[in-house]
Amino acid sequence: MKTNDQSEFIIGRHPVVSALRGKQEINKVFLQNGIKKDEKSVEEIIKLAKQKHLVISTVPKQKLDLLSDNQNHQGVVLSISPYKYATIDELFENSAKQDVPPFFLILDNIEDPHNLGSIIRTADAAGVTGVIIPKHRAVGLTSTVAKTSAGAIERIPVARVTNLVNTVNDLKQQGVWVFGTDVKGADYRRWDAKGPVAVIIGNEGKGISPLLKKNVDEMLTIPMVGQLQSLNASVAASLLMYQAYNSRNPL
Ligand SMILES: C[S@@+](CC[C@H](N)C(=O)[O-])C[C@H]1O[C@@H](n2cnc3c(N)ncnc32)[C@H](O)[C@@H]1O
Repeated sequence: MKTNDQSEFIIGRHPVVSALRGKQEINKVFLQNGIKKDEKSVEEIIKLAKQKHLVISTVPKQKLDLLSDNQNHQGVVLSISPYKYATIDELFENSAKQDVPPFFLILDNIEDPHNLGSIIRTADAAGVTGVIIPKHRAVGLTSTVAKTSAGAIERIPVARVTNLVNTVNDLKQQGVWVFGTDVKGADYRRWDAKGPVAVIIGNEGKGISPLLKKNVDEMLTIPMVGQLQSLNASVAASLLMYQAYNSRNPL
């Protein structure tokens, strides 16, 4: 196994098949361009990857040489997460353990690992009981995220889900009030977050996806009087989390 700042890598066909059959948290499968997909071991890798809904990325040999540090990768490398993700049930259990109503933070495709790390750091400080991120197109829990979180990543459970819209609807079924955030909505200073709540922060460029917005209970806005259109995602997340903190912990 090789590690770098972002991930750990499993190299070669046999180790990759074993990892795909196991319970390891996998980020992505890398296959070499032009690899014979009808070879038995490659066929097996593709089948297992599809069963797990993993992203399969076809890349030039040079990329695999780099990822594997020129080891004999046989055209196959797996990137695995150095951190263990929680399940949504575990986020609820974490809230119950702390004897507080669930306070979840949902991140709709945060791409910058520094933003994610700093959001997790504030989440820990503000009493968030679980963070939810999507499996695809977003940064996962990398070493950069861990460093920027200043260790908070070890204390706050993070769940990774395939479909945020389904997750939001499941949370609502379980009695959680889900709040979206953007520049149009109710003033966040009136937000009462005493009960079971989840707040969504959107992607740095695109904000919250339109479909997700349609599924929230209410949209919240942080008023802005300057010239800029929006706040940085991590700054907005901090203000919202502390509004929730204030209403959950009155003076
Ligand atoms: C950089 S902003 C995204 C801007 C994006 N162009 C948009 O139109 O939503 C990233 C995220 O930060 C949060 N955010 C930024 N400014 C905000 C504000 N004034 N009120 C509420 N949320 C805000 C939202 O969650 C937003 O999706």
